[in-house]
Amino acid sequence: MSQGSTGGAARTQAGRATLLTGIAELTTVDDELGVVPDAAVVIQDGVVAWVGQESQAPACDVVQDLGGRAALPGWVDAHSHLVFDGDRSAEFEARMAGQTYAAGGIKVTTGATRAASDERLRALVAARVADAVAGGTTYLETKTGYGLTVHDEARSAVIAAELVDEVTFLGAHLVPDGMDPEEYTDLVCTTMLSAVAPHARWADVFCDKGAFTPEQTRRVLDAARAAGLGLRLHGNQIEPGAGVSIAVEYQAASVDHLNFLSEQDIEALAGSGRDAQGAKREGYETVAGVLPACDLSTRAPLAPARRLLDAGATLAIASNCNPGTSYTSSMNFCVGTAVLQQGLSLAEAIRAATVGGARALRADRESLAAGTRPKATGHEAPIGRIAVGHRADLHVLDAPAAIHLAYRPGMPLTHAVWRAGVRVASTH
Ligand SMILES: N=CN[C@@H](CCC(=O)O)C(=O)O
Ligand SMILES: [Zn+2]
Repeated sequence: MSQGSTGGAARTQAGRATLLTGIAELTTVDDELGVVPDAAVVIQDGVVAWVGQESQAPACDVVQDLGGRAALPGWVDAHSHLVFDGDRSAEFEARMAGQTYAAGGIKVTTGATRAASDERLRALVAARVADAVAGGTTYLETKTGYGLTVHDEARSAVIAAELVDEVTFLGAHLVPDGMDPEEYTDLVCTTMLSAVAPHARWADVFCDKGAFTPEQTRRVLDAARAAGLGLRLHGNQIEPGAGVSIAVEYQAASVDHLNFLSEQDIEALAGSGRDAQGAKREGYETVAGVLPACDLSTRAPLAPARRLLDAGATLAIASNCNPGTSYTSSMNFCVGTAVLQQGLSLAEAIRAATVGGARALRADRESLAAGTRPKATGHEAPIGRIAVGHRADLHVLDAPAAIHLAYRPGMPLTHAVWRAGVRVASTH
């Protein structure tokens, strides 16, 4: 395990360097660096400039002692729906009394969201983003999908683009009441897509029972791809179906939920993005997105994360924060659940919630190198690891080791958060 690198650069470049010391255990999620005991990190100009053992750290202008705590990359939450108003706790309570989840609940949120002023919606989203950051999330995707008119989808995208890192157009979330499904799909593919695309990087479709059919899903994906958006899907949440196979066929960056998978679905995900010899082309695969909090909140069978990993799929863990199926942005909870309930090791769960999420957004170093990121600017530092040249996104725990995430579930373990080199959340 090689631990130090480019230490000399830390004092000589433009911005002031900050040295973080007192890291009892540093989980880098970098294959070469691994887990570093008694570690230090140098941050400069928003990126990691040095990482290694504290005894070998370079001198820096500013030093901050983390007091023997564990640190890891900030969470990369690649699936959320934060642009909404309204409450669906009664629906949740009915579900806990035995009702099953159905896509139709989305329309309750759509009504409340349309009725909210821009200012109110912006304030609601800002508060939700602040909650996520306070829980260790440093990179966040969110979707439209509770507007479902051209005007309300566009304003959802504009508000999201002001407040989160990645915006996904989800006009194809539910066919609104009173509309013909084919006519609505046409609207999503034409006027609505044109209005939203300037504010979004991705398009998504809820391909499942009660939402969009495989044929409608393909139409939306074709139109979104032609508009230059990257593709992602909701699939196999409510029943077995074509979501996964369509996602792989379209080389979507991810397909999320995955509660009802066939062996062929698992093989398709594991085989996605491979060359003719079967070698994985990092950054080209369809990432399998699992949403542990959603599975619990809908009492769905937990997505088979263990089987997906064993088969060779690339895994992401995300919060799916939304008012219907998963009203939490706590990635600490999702990671703890994946360990306690889904058979992942801590290292596997952390990887899925950091670099796995980054891969699902094509924002990790392999995806950037492969050039598979839609609307890439060419100036973005990779995310998801603590390694030289990566964006300085760090999550410091009030614990000496990251296993406390599963060992002490539900405890307030996030101590401090750095996002792009700036300390954005702290309990002290
Ligand atoms: N399944 C589709 N969309 C959301 C839930 C939408 C809702 O019920 O409000 C999800 O990812 O779970
Ligand atoms: Zn979702």
